[in-house]
Amino acid sequence: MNPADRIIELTEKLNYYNERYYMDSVSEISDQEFDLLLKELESLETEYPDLKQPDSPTHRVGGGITKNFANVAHRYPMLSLANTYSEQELIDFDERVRKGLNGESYEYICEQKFDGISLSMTFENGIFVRGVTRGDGVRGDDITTNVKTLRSLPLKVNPKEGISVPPIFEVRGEGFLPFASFEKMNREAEEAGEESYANPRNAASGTFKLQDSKEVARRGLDAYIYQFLADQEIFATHEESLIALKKLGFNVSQTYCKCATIADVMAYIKEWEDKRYSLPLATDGIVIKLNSFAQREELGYTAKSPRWAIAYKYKAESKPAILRGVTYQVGRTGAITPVAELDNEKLNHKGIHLSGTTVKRASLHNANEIERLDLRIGDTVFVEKGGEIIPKVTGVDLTRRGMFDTQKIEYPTNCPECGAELYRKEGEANHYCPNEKGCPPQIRGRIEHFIHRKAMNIDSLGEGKIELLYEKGLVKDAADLYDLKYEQLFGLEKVIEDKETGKVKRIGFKEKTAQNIVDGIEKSKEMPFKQVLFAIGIRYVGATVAEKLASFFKNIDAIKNASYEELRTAPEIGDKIALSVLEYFQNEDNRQFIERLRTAGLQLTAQNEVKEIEGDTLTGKTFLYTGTFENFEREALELKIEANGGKVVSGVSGKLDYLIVGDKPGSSKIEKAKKLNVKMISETEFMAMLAV
Ligand SMILES: NC(=O)c1ccc[n+]([C@@H]2O[C@H](COP(=O)([O-])OP(=O)(O)OC[C@H]3O[C@@H](n4cnc5c(N)ncnc54)[C@H](O)[C@@H]3O)[C@@H](O)[C@H]2O)c1
Ligand SMILES: [Zn+2]
Repeated sequence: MNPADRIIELTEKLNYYNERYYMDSVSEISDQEFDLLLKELESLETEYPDLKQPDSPTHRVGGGITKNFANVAHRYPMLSLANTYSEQELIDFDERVRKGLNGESYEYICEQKFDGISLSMTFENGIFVRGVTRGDGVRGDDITTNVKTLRSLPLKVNPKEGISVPPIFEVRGEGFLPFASFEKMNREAEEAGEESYANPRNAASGTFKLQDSKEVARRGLDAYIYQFLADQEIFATHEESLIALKKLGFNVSQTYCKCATIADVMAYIKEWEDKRYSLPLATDGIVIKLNSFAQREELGYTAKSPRWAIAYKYKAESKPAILRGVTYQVGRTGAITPVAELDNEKLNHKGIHLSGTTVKRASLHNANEIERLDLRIGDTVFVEKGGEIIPKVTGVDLTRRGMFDTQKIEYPTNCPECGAELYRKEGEANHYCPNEKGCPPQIRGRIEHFIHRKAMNIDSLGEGKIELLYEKGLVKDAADLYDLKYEQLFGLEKVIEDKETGKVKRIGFKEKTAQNIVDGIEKSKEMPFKQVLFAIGIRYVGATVAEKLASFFKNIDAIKNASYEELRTAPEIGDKIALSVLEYFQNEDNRQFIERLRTAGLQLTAQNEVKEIEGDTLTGKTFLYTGTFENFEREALELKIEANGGKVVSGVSGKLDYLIVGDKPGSSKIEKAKKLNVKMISETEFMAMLAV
């Protein structure tokens, strides 16, 4: 792949993972993999500065603000930290500090890198007034009521032992969910048939952003404070400020350590490599900060992080385990995922201990991966867990093959859930079960997708509840949800026996649960068309594509009746998506499904959302743009065109009226426009058209 394409690909991918991580509290890849991709993008951008995308994640703090809370500007920007997994880069960091300080002596404070979310807490006249998330670094979500539930946070600070507190000050720290609370919360979620979080960080992030602060209080969040900020200079060093914060009643972790040299820093890192698992919360590294505030000022900041600090992240921990067997999971699309069943050498079903948690299973992705690893049942394998995410099998310890009986893995030819014969699509690594209409996990998976936050957002339902409804024969597809009655739900019960421990668990719908489900389903009828379109689960129509289709075609019938060519005229709709949409609506069952949703009262027409009409100077004209613009982000440019009556199309064709050419335009679009005699205009010319 050429550098230009790779840069675009990396930018898109990283922005996507950032959104999932910060907005949805979900890690789709491990932190280490994320950091590796980010490093790759950074070095490509250094080599080819012209190719850098305007929305590049390399120079921005990764978060964002939600629509669920008021957002407020930070008094002092909230930055990220530079990070590294390598000792050499720590030595390089120390070199830069030494050079930057021109021979002055200096020292570091090392702290644990707590794995939660950053919080800013403002006090006025000693009273806690505001708690805000980091957001995009400039503005964050005002989550004051949720932050108030932290029991260790003093809501009123009294001056103590000669520490004068200024009238306005801010403390910063990491909000987190201790392991114990995390496990309790996931246990409860499981019992209630709700989805559990993959790791404590994601759980903390999701919890701090709940609307219901009673529920927040119940979950047992906590925070460690590690920074004091005010307009006045009160402390000379970080150490002094930590001591004072503690005296003032803040929860300051006592695991920090002052280090005179980078060798001492290394020793601290080594010391905590294993010891950190004995802490009551998840950590993912060590933060190294210059101690003197005056020296910090000398070194300053980049756009994204201070130059006086760095985070050292521990590499994913790897350990051996025995492969007991392989099971096969069937997903919503019918894709089969082989899963390694792992255990310790005693094969006592207790699994292995890895990064502070018990591991019994790991994804093997697909048949090719099993072949690539040359896996056999009974093998000793290496298991790795990065950023507390789903573990993976990285290799086989061939020196130990034969210590246990090993057995070849026979990849199944039939679906483990419904028995249908599996097939493989050309060019795809996965096997699929073709039995869309009759294979239980596929049916349940589609309903789970339907209720997703970005789809119909029915959060009173979850995996376990759907399973129960399906097993009782109450729902066979998502449209059935709209026929559910309170009387059918109340008292439903299911007994689950844990195969390993023999323990029996009961999932049951009491009054409140049943009512919440009915209310949640009713409320979902208000969800906008774009979300309904995403919810119905057409292949390749993700949330963004659904939004594009909805705003272009305006209603479901227009999409249903659109030809391949018409679909392709919608912005950013390519061949694969167009074919998939066509195929979906050719299927009579799907058409009936849509009719049932219509009868239930779902929104199948786009309301004229935020798009305001500014004028009609562009009416009847089609536009396409290429490159970057001074006055508009892509999205804003599209809105501007549409707000003035114009239409944005997806590709250069003879029918295109104007190609707006920005900075660093794509050469293929320009070539094609020249060939077809399409008028090319600059940003200024475009603005002039609006002014007419
Ligand atoms: N897995 C994914 O999909 C995914 C997606 C986006 C980001 N990430 C991860 O998140 C990282 C970026 O997140 P980030 O910008 O929050 O950076 P970061 O988490 O690497 O470091 C900065 C943060 O560390 C926290 N922190 C914890 N202990 C601290 C201490 N003692 N002192 C100071 N700060 C402390 C603060 O909240 C601070 O904002 C990426 O490098 C990646 O590892 C992962
Ligand atoms: Zn099946």
